[in-house]
Amino acid sequence: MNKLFISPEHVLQGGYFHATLRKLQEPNTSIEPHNIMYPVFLLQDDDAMQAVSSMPNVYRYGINKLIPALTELVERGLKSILIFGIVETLPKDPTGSSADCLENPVIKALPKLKAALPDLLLACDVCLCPYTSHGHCGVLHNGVIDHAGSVKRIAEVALAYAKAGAHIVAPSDMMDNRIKAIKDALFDNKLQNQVSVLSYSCKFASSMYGPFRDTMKSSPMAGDRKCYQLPPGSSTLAARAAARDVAEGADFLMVKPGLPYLDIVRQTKDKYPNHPLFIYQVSGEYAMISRSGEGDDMETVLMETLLCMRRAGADCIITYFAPLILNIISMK
Ligand SMILES: NCC(=O)CCC(=O)O
Ligand SMILES: [Zn+2]
Ligand SMILES: [Zn+2]
Repeated sequence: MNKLFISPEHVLQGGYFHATLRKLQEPNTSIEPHNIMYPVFLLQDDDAMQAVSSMPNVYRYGINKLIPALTELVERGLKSILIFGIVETLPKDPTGSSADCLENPVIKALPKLKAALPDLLLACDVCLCPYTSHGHCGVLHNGVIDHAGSVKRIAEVALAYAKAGAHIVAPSDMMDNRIKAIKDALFDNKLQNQVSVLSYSCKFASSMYGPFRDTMKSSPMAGDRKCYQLPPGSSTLAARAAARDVAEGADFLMVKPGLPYLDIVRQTKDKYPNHPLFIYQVSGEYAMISRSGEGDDMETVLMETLLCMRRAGADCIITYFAPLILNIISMK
């Protein structure tokens, strides 16, 4: 008997010497198309297509350019998108009227997307910040957020997207009570069984949204979002925010940003194992990973980050890398 042989259950390496065994040792971490959601930026001008300078390989599209681009991705397996509307000529005003007016690009595009790509799951980001003159996510009263007024507006916008054909409305503002207000509006309009609510439940006031705000032209004119988005060090508020949104009736929860917040992913999944959990790999993460190397090296880094997000408990990853990921997983 070898004296160094302490105890059989602590001999690990006999359990992962083969690639197939290693796969079995990574439960619930596979990356399949339904684990990926692709954020898309939608312009008012139907025929426009603009590169996003701060995000390589990311474009803003008018609907006539978006549909062909998505058709090709759906053929390669894409299952879901998250739509962000961008206004250029529609006015920005204090209440974000352009968020749900008839000419809003999202409202106009939803029926066309549904007709062209009937199997694609359509989620819409719901927020006022791309549409308000002050750039805040709600409406203001004397320069500070008016919660009741904000929730009312956000529920109106969510209902407008639901009526236009969204499968999922995803409020990203972080105001207390907006999930309940949206669910009530869906019930009142008999849409409760056709539209689900993905809450940006644990959204932090992160410094990693910079490229996105350039893309959307949605930075606050004055002040910041620290009164509604969570302080980055606060796991306690994240726990309460998830509890709030579960109590208000959210169908799905989210942690955002992604990689630096995997402890929040794990705490949320452990507490709410019955709610599918999304994670948002944000624009700053996209920029960092894009610069992490060339070709295969970068792809290896990317796939490891996704694997770790799944290991931490994320069910679906919202990522600007979706087209590349579909390529990578189809080769495996
Ligand atoms: N409500 C959506 C975002 O704020 C996205 C941020 C990012 O990708 O940096
Ligand atoms: Zn916002
Ligand atoms: Zn946002």
